Amino acid sequence: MRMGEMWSHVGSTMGSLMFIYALFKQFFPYHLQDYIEKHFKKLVSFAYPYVEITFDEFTGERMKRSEAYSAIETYLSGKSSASAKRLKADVVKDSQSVVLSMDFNEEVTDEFQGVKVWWAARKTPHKTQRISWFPADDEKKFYKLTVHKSYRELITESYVSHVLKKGKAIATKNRQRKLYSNNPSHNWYGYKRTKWSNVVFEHPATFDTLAMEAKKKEEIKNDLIKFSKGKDYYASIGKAWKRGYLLYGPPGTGKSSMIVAMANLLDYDVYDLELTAVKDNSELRRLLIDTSSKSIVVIEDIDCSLDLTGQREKKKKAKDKDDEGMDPIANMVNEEEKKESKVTLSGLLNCIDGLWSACGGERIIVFTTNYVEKLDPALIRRGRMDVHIEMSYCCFDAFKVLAKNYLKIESHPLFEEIERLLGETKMAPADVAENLMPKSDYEKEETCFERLIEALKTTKEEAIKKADEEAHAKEEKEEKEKQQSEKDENEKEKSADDAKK
Ligand SMILES: Nc1ncnc2c1ncn2[C@@H]1O[C@H](COP(=O)(O)OP(=O)(O)OP(=O)(O)O)[C@@H](O)[C@H]1O
Ligand SMILES: [Mg+2]
Repeated sequence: MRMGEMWSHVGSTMGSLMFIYALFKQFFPYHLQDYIEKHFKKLVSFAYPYVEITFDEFTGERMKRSEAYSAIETYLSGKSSASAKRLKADVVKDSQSVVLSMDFNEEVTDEFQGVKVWWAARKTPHKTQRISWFPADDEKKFYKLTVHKSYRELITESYVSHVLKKGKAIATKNRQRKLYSNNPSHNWYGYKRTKWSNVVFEHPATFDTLAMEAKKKEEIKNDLIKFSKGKDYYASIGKAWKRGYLLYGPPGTGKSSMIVAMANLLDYDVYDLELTAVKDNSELRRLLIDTSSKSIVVIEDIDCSLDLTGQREKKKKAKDKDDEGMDPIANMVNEEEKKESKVTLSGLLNCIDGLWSACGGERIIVFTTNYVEKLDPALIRRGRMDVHIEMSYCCFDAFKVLAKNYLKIESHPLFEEIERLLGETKMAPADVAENLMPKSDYEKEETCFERLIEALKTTKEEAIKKADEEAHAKEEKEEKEKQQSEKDENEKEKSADDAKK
């Protein structure tokens, strides 16, 4: 029998003795009860000179999974694979590596500054009998740490924080990053403690593959890295450790790709927040609180999400009018629909500034939009959206990145013409990339460049044609307005003359 197991048995025997003592306490003479209890406890603590600390899996009123439990689990996985006999296996990171952790009722020993400690994984049997795929609600899992009472201070003050820190560091290295979504259609399994559903986040876009002006790209990268290392700095200036980015620009200019590149650079999770699927402001708050640190919360096409709220209001008013005279059952259903409140701009702002700031650190929030001018200035003021990044049409710098990515080519005689054409016309990187992509295994890079040149020329011609048409339409409109005002003037004069007569 191992040391930990032995002491664990001794511990439980002592526990039973205390229980028996409590039962028989009433039979002792009243004036002796305190005296006996004091000495009995002394005896127990002399016979069992150890302290036990437990770490439950779920804590708090909201029964959140305890970060300490997860960190201990990860920390012990390294220790236990060498000594525990029964291990649980879990596959992480692209199914390439297996992480082993100790199974329940197993024990491992650890040493810290020459002091020996014992860890045991335990689970309480659940009281209710039921058949389910999911863990029973009353099943309690916990880790128990046992250490000699003379090292109590060292363990509570230094060892536990050492374990948590190490565990978190290992978890960050091993973890499979996730893409979370609040879209109800993705919540395919009913049992949930949170409204987010997740899938594994694997996307190859990085800052290296992102086509944009080299200087701007470097600035953004540096800003992100500075943020991720800025824990102490943010604490010293009294600001919540979060940063807002607004990405704006026409479709296909790489806004979504930039978010992926950010997540890949910092090794963060991504929370794709679909505002139109959020019922109301309090649900939005709950969702944001449920995000973990080291994450990017993304609200794509923010202008549409907020517009939609406006649209809904208008629709609702129209509906209210139509409802008059409807049958009672249809009216009841309708009343239910009307009760649904929606996310409002002020609710969103409150979440970003208020509670959002308070719930932990190391979070980035990104808004994207195609129409920055449509956004309410309150939403994008500095402090909320700290960095505004314009994703623009493809420039020559961006083209060179795409040529290198798609064709592995850094220079070519056709580059000069492409540079000139890119300067004269507007084409999104997505379209440039599509033209550069070889259509078969045998297609030469020259053909791809020629296709791009053709596409650029066509776009340029179309743009000129469109501009001509617009100018023509404007002239026609002005001419019509002029004719109309002349006609009005003549008619006025005529009626004045008639009146004189
Ligand atoms: N700057 C870029 N660098 C590299 N690839 C790009 C870039 N912009 C677009 N692409 C390519 O075009 C595709 C579409 O780009 P992306 O989804 O990032 O555009 P977007 O700006 O988010 O567009 P939208 O406004 O329509 O959401 C990407 O999958 C990517 O392959
Ligand atoms: Mg996008």
